[in-house]
Amino acid sequence: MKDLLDIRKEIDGIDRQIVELFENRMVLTTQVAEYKISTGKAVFDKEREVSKLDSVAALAHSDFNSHGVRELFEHIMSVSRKRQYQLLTEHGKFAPTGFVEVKELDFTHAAAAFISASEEAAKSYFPEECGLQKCADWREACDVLQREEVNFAFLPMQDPTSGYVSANYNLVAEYGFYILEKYETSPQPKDRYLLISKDRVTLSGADKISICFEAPDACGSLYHLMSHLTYNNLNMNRIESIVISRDPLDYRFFMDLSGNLNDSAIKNAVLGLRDEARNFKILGNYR
Ligand SMILES: C=C(O[C@@H]1C=C(C(=O)O)C=C[C@H]1O)C(=O)O
Repeated sequence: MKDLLDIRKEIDGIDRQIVELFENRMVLTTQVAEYKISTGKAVFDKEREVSKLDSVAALAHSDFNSHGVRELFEHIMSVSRKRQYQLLTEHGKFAPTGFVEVKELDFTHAAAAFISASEEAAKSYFPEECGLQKCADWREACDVLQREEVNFAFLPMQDPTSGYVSANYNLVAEYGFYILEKYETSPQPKDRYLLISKDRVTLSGADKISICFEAPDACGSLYHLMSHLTYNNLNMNRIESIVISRDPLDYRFFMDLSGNLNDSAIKNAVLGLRDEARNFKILGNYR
């Protein structure tokens, strides 16, 4: 039997070669990024990746290794894409998100919809001159906002029994609204409310971001999309999903992150998710 230390020495030698080859490959993908920066071609090229995975998997000599090579290259290509998104951001190729930053919200001559569960909080949140309109539920408040009978909707963030936010966030996404602020009553109980509007506005100093996107019920689909968050060192505070189609099974994921849309880590992740996730939306960047 070979000595463990000797085997490990051989492994170390091979790993050095892998790192060298990886770095050579990254030099080439940087050149690909330069090409994409000047031509506007999308970073993610699914067709190329699928054919690459098939060709490298075919080079291996056993089913186990073939599977392993596939997994390894999925990861290598995902790292190469992330470097390309970084370069795009550094070259100012981040297409604006359309959010307008304001120092404070103007409630003069404004009206807001609320529901019974948010009445007391709405009265303490809005200045007296702001008109308040009572609605039966979240959906009615959204309809009233949609018809522009009010400028804002002020609604409880969570479902009171389950504590979930997904049904409410889903309405924000479906109506194409934005979350402008999260209001918490203090000290206890800490009830949370959302200020919602049709305007894509963000308050200065916003440090929370809500996003949503869709992903199929396929092995690794969420894992790959979430790697844009981990790779950019982003902190995720919440993840919830709802089923949006049963056949085939598709999910819409809702995530709350810490950060501001001007942070380069957020820009990198947004570039990646925009490119690779279906129906990616930023629901709000708020405090
Ligand atoms: C490098 C490229 O960009 C991406 C990364 C790939 C890779 O690392 O091999 C392949 C396709 C693209 O999704 C490319 O387009 O060739």
